[in-house]
Parts: sequence; C-alpha cells; structure tokens
Amino acid sequence: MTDPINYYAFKKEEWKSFYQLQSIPLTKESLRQIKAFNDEISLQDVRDVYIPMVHLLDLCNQNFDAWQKTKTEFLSKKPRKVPFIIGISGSVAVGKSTTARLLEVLLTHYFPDKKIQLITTDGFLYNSAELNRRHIMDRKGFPESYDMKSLIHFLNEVKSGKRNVKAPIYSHDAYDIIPDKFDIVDQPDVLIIEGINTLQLPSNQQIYVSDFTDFSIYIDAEDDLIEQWYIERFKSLMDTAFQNPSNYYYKIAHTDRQKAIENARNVWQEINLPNLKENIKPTKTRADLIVHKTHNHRIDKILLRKY
Ligand SMILES: Nc1ncnc2c1ncn2[C@@H]1O[C@H](COP(=O)(O)OP(=O)(O)O)[C@@H](O)[C@H]1O
Ligand SMILES: CC(C)(COP(=O)(O)O)[C@@H](O)C(=O)NCCC(=O)O
Repeated sequence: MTDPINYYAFKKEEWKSFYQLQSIPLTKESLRQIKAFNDEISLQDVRDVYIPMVHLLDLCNQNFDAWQKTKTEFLSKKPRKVPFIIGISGSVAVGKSTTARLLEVLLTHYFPDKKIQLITTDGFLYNSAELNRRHIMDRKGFPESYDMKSLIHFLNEVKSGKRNVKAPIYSHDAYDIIPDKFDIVDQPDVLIIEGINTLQLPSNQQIYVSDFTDFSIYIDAEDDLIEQWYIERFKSLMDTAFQNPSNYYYKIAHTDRQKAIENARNVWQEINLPNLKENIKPTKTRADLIVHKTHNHRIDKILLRKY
C-alpha cells in the first residue's frame, strides 16, 4: 500500500536520527520495569523509536500548554492546567496496551515532575448483562458495544480539571466489567487512553473521543501477523491466567487445548478481524502518528502526519 499523501514516512533508521536522548539514559530500574511487563520487548526499538517519540510528545505537550495559556489570556480567564491526552488505537492484539504502558514508563522516567496516568477504553464496554440484553454479546469491541456517552462524559470531566474522576474497569479474567470498581483519574498532566475506538466516529454521536485527544497514535501491522499475535497471546494465557479457576476461559482451556485454540481462531476470524476491517483500519489515517510493526513486533516504519 502506498503511504497517504498527508504523512511523512520514515524508516526506523531515519526516525531514530531525529533524537537520541543519550544525556538521560534509561536507568536500570526503568529497564527492569519495561522488561517486567513484557520481556519480549525490543530495547533497541525503545531507544530508536520510543525515545524520539517521547521527545516529540513532550514538544507537542509544551505547544499545547502554551496554546491553552494564550487562549485563557484572550478570554481574560484564570489560567489552569489542562491535561494533555494521548490516544492509542489499533487492532485487538496489535500491541496497544504494551505501547501504552511503555509510554507511561518512559514519560514517568523522563518527566518525573509530571503526573502520568493511563486508562483503557474497554472499561467503557457495556457489561455482559447489558450486551446480552442488546443481543450483541458476539459484537464485543464493535462501536455499539461501548457506552460512548459515558466515555465522552469521563473525558470531558478529566479535561475540565475535575478531581477524582472514575473510570470503570474491564476484567479480561472475568470477561466482564467489574461492578463497583474504578480507576481514579485525578488531575494528571498527561493521560494516556488506549483502546480500539479512540479514533472512531460513531454515527449517533456529535462529539468523539478524538475531540479530547491532543495526540493520537495508531499501531499498525499486517492482518496475518496480528492474528498470529492474538493466537500466541491466547496460548501463553492458557499457561498462565486461564489456569485460575475463576477465569472465564478456565473450563475451555482445560477440556481440550487444540479445541480451545481453534475456538480462539474462530473468535479472531468472526469478531476481531471483521471489526478491524470495518471499524478500526478506516480510522488509521486520522492518527497523528502511525507506527508500523513487522515480525516479532519490530518497528520498521513510522508515519507522522504533516498537517
Ligand atoms: N513491542 C512488543 N514486543 C513484544 N511483544 C509484544 C509487543 N507488543 C505487544 N506484544 C505482545 O503481543 C500481544 C498483544 O499485545 P497487547 O499489548 O496485549 O495488545 P492489545 O492491547 O492491542 O490487545 C501480547 O502477547 C504482547 O505480549
Ligand atoms: C475487550 C476487547 C474488545 C478490547 O480489546 P483491547 O482494547 O484489549 O485490544 C477485546 O479484548 C475483546 O474481548 N474482543 C472480543 C472478542 C475476543 O474475545 O477477543
């Protein structure tokens, strides 16, 4: 596929030449934190791609702060700190949550005075009872499976500077929303919001998630590779999380391993792949930055929106 005309496209080698943070190397502790949540992660990609990205995000944040200040001066209002929101989008299993957590660690490392928080949009999925009531249990992840009104309300409260804003929590263990449990977002300097729908324009909404994000990143890869990562993640979960008797997949993972994998492949083919094609991929060219990954999650190309 040719690159969209409104993006600069860079091979990794070129991208990394734009910024090297040699002066503030990652500490052993930060490297340990990165490896702790994903020991497969390429530290070379962290240095070559993510550190320049973090620098770009900081420049964008400074610009955003200056613009907020100018705006309040024009309006003769008292200046206040407005959270800078980074949206991360892409297919199920493309690596959104890994990227989001990596950015959280790196931003915390390089900007220790800033409060960085992270939430995922899956907390705004309707709970299973409601999905069943609407007969859309097999449409989890599709636009209609999210309570977009609540998500927009949440983002509006965060942007308005409200304290202790609650975000509901989705449990992959229970395959459902956890009742009465919340993440608390409390006046962060930077909020990272990760989810397949952060660039979507649902038809029944006039305000979108993207109206609240100040920088958006789309994680991209070929469909076949993402399917492979989905199945690999499923297999490693079978040896870990699915061993817990309270896990949603406990029974199926304990009857017949091959059947369980077959089942996961069907879920990919019938739910996540169609969602990727119909609803996620078409939002790619709204992102400020597209990160393209190839085998073993290595990044081979970065596209930065020109205008
Ligand atoms: N940069 C990376 N390096 C190595 N493995 C990765 C990387 N990003 C994601 N993965 C692996 O790919 C799978 C999907 O990643 P995940 O972050 O859970 O995706 P998503 O949040 O998009 O569903 C997981 O098994 C994860 O460990
Ligand atoms: C809850 C999700 C929609 C969220 O995806 P994520 O943000 O974790 O990529 C997804 O993990 C999911 O459950 N999809 C439905 C089909 C499946 O079980 O994979």
